[in-house]
Amino acid sequence: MTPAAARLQAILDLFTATEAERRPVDAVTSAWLRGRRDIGDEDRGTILDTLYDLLRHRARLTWWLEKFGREANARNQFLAWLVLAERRPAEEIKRLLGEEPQDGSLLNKLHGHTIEHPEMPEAVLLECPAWAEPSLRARFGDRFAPEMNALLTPPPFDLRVNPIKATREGALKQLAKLGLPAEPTPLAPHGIRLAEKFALSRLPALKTGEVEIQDEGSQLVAQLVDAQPGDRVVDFCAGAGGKTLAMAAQMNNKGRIIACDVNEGRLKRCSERVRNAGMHNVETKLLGSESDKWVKRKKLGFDRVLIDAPCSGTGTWRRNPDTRWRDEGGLEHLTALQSRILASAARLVKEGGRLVYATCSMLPEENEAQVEAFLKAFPAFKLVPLAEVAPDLPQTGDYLSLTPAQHDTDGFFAAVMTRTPA
Ligand SMILES: C[S@@+](CC[C@H](N)C(=O)[O-])C[C@H]1O[C@@H](n2cnc3c(N)ncnc32)[C@H](O)[C@@H]1O
Repeated sequence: MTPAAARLQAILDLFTATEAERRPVDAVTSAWLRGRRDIGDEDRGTILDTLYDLLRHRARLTWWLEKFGREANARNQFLAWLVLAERRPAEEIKRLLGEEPQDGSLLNKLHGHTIEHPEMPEAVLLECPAWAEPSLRARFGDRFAPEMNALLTPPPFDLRVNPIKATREGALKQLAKLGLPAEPTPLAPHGIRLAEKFALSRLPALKTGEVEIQDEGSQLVAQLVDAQPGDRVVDFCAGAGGKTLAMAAQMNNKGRIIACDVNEGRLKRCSERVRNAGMHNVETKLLGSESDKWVKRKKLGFDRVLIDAPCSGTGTWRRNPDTRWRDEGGLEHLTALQSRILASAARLVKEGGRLVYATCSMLPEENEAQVEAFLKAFPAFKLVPLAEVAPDLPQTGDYLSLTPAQHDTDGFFAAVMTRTPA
């Protein structure tokens, strides 16, 4: 097989696995790359970029296949991509992929067309899945199209400098020496934005824990918790610890963070990252569920509680383009889980303490509506307007509400609340 044919086959294999196994694309690609450590940076870049691009065009490719009465399976979508987007001649595709005669007629039908067609509905052109369209239209109104278009662009590559081990100036100099142009992020004080993507192996500071990969929006959510040195903090949905690490650094390694989650694997990864970052003020706690007995035992025990709730992830569609086509469990299941988590984790907040509820979703049901329902049901808590706690952040009402189109971050929502003294 020629190198060009091998690249195409790799893209098709990865796309097929993402579609068929219903696994997140980053998990599929990480597993694939682990078995191919000898693959060159350029090949890796081409394969991953094309795979993600393909996922960002899935609705349009499906529209074309349905128009010609073909099954929208991974192989047909890929063939359509090669003709419509890469403008590859049928002969070349046949030579590289060795496709069967029935595919030949599909290639001929697609030949001469472009990926967009005037008859495509707007939701297809904007790759907006039916399950999220009504909410996103309600949320954005006239801004629906620009916001959806922004979600179709590749995300910026952001780092967060770990102030326990490095300074932003030092990290910027190191990047410049490595030939990786970068600049400070506009809003987050420890953030760095790379001008272009690069192979992670090129940056030793990642291995030494001097920097972490973290979107600027995620850094800002951690900042809103305002964890102080000496505080007792719970990161209730800590996952692999992105925000835990940012808060631990903010606390200058003093005080205590309990990183909780129901997923043992993610907490294990969190512990590894904590060690690598040189943090000593974090412990992990595996919960059986959001209403684990531990929560009751520790009620009113913490200065700060962050709930980075499991959500639809609509704000991260730039980064995880496959998730828009997964409505696993449905939105109703997620919103019910979010309100159970809020009700339970809020018990941990002491009088005068702060509760931050955050999602990487842009759907009002998962955000404003959750907070409003919680405040109504738990009058001991009151909302602290964003202008009071973070006047320098973009003000869009009482909440932090970031979108890729407006702030060039992932879409993030955060509400700051406090438990009023009895
Ligand atoms: C948005 S992710 C967290 C990301 C993480 N905070 C970060 O910054 O890297 C949501 C997390 O909630 C966890 N989760 C799901 N259901 C939960 C529950 N019932 N109680 C606590 N955590 C839960 C998931 O395992 C997942 O790790």
